[in-house]
Amino acid sequence: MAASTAALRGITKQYKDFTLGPVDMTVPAGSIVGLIGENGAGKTTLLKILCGVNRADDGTVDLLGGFPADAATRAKIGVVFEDAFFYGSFTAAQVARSLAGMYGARWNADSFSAYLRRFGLDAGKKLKEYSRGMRLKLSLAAALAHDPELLVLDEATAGLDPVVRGELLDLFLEFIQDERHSIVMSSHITADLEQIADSIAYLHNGQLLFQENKDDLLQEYGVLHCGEDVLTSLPAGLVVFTRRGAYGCESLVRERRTVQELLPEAVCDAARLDDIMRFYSGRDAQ
Ligand SMILES: Nc1ncnc2c1ncn2[C@@H]1O[C@H](COP(=O)(O)OP(=O)(O)OP(=O)(O)O)[C@@H](O)[C@H]1O
Repeated sequence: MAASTAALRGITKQYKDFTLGPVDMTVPAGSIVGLIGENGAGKTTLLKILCGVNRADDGTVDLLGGFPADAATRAKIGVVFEDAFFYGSFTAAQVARSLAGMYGARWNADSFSAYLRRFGLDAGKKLKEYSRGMRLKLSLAAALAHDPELLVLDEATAGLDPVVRGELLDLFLEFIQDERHSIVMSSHITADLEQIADSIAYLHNGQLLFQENKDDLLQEYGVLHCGEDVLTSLPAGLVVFTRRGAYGCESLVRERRTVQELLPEAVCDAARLDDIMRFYSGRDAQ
């Protein structure tokens, strides 16, 4: 088992109308953890606690062997949050100068310029004239140019066109090629996570329902289509939730292969991450 670059244990946070946790989550070295969850599930809150922007009420965060509150530890991570951005009157060149002052020896001006070129960004243009996609790309260039060991990305590919998104996913895979680098990223674009994540953590109403190896997860869950009479013959623990319609039932099941063996006549497709979220949300809305 690879050493972890970040480990959260028993993290809780209470807001007026929202309770997070307790959450345990790990980011193994050299891996990508995809964080999924419905709107308001607590993903941003959890990621901000992980990198020291917010404080947990309880629990511990081991970040690269240190604490998120240490400036030296924070200098080893790169973050992209939707609501954090640079002054609109700045150009990328001015951003580079201010980040160089902040990161000192860790800042790599050549690397930043190379990312600007790779992303097709004009260093002399004012940021208020950037599109949303351009702003995200600049945030990523800034997050990458001090060679962080851990990238924390909150919806960093939202609003990007499919070509650019594909390029960024390639970049993320390049980034984790050596065991020193890892990524934890939240996304509503679950297909991106199916493509590149090693494990998936599912935050649902502030609770972590699971963190599992992605391939195992996609093998484990299935969407079963059958009639009510057939469904009742299955052992109870295998069915997570069933939607009933005029033409039969659609159920999210665990142990897909077992279900298929028990019901050879029924259709049991592999579940996608979207299916898993759709059924868990349906179950709780009941
Ligand atoms: N500073 C705050 N004060 C009070 N409540 C907050 C604060 N920040 C977040 N919340 C609440 O915490 C809950 C979780 O919000 P959070 O932004 O973490 O969710 P999320 O999973 O990132 O959602 P989304 O997918 O919509 O971005 C929400 O109910 C939100 O209103």
